[in-house]
Amino acid sequence: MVTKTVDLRSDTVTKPTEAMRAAMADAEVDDDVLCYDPTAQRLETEVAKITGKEAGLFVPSGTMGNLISVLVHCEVRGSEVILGDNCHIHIYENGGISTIGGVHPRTVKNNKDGTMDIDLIEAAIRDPKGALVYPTTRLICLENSHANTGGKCLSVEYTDKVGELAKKHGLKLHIDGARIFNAAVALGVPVDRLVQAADSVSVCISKGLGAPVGSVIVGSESFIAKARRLRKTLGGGMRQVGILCAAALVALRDNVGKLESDHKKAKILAEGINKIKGLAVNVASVETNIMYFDINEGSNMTVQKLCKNLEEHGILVMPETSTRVRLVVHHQISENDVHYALSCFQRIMTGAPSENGI
Ligand SMILES: Cc1ncc(COP(=O)(O)O)c(C=O)c1O
Ligand SMILES: C[C@@H](O)[C@H](N)C(=O)O
Repeated sequence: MVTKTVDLRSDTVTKPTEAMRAAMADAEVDDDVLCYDPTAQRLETEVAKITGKEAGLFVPSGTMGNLISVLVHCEVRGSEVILGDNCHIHIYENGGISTIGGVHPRTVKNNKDGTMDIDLIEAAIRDPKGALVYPTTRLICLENSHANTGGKCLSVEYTDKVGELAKKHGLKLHIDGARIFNAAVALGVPVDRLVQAADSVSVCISKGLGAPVGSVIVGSESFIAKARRLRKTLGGGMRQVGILCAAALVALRDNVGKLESDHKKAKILAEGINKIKGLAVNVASVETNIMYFDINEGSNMTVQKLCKNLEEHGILVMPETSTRVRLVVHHQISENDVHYALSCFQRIMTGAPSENGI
């Protein structure tokens, strides 16, 4: 019998807090397509200030935030973007930059730390002399923290170096900052410093910060003006969107301070999983709220069986491959939940109760 649910599938699963619901109910709203929604403007101004950019624009999702950003930077037909072969834009956004935007992707291998080798990025930049036959490189995209490598943080030094490379070649730099606050907290670097080199950032308020919906893209005034028009083209212009922005403002106020604790809980979870026979985690590589564990070769447990058994105990996880599972911690996972989850893992994997006897 399930005694409680511990949802480790993603940090996108959080439910709005009572404070968010109250703010939504009381939100001052107007027509945001006509640029009159005061709560949307407050959120956009707040996120632009935090990230050190001139302006911001609320968008319904991180996917739309990345799509709009790439399409604004690559508005000329025949443009090409350099991005990681294991990044969200390339893997989980249905190839939107190409299917909708006509932008050509040029991937560079993502390293285990989420970076791309800078010399390989430079080698991927098209030679203007080949303009007759080559696409034209116009943009480089980074992702910080990097989800598919386990929430790894790109350092400010690395980001600045990529920014210098972009400037050297007359390119723009976009950061998929779905979890930029997690990276900033883990690195101990203010967000505005971490993204200083970027021309645009897509910041998710609906991931680790726990808002029910939404992202904010930030950049120059002229970039945001073009982004606003493209948002309307894509159907992302919404009317009284202040209802959603009110919750996002509460998330910014209440949850940034909880990210460090999320990271600590993730570490406890990783250390606990790694102690369980048949499972392996690279504990040292867990820097933020995301981790992957593997079922050891030779184990008679399968990912499918493990996920099913976990679900029967109320533990929800995200299968990644036939041997790998992803776990994501968020502010609605308590330390008790972590220990309960570990006891369930222990019982399922070994049949024995955990040390604390659960
Ligand atoms: C790194 C990263 N970028 C972008 C997105 C897209 O965000 P959304 O799910 O709001 O479209 C996600 C997904 O949650 C993500 O993990
Ligand atoms: C699955 C992926 O699209 C989503 N961004 C997540 O991290 O949960």
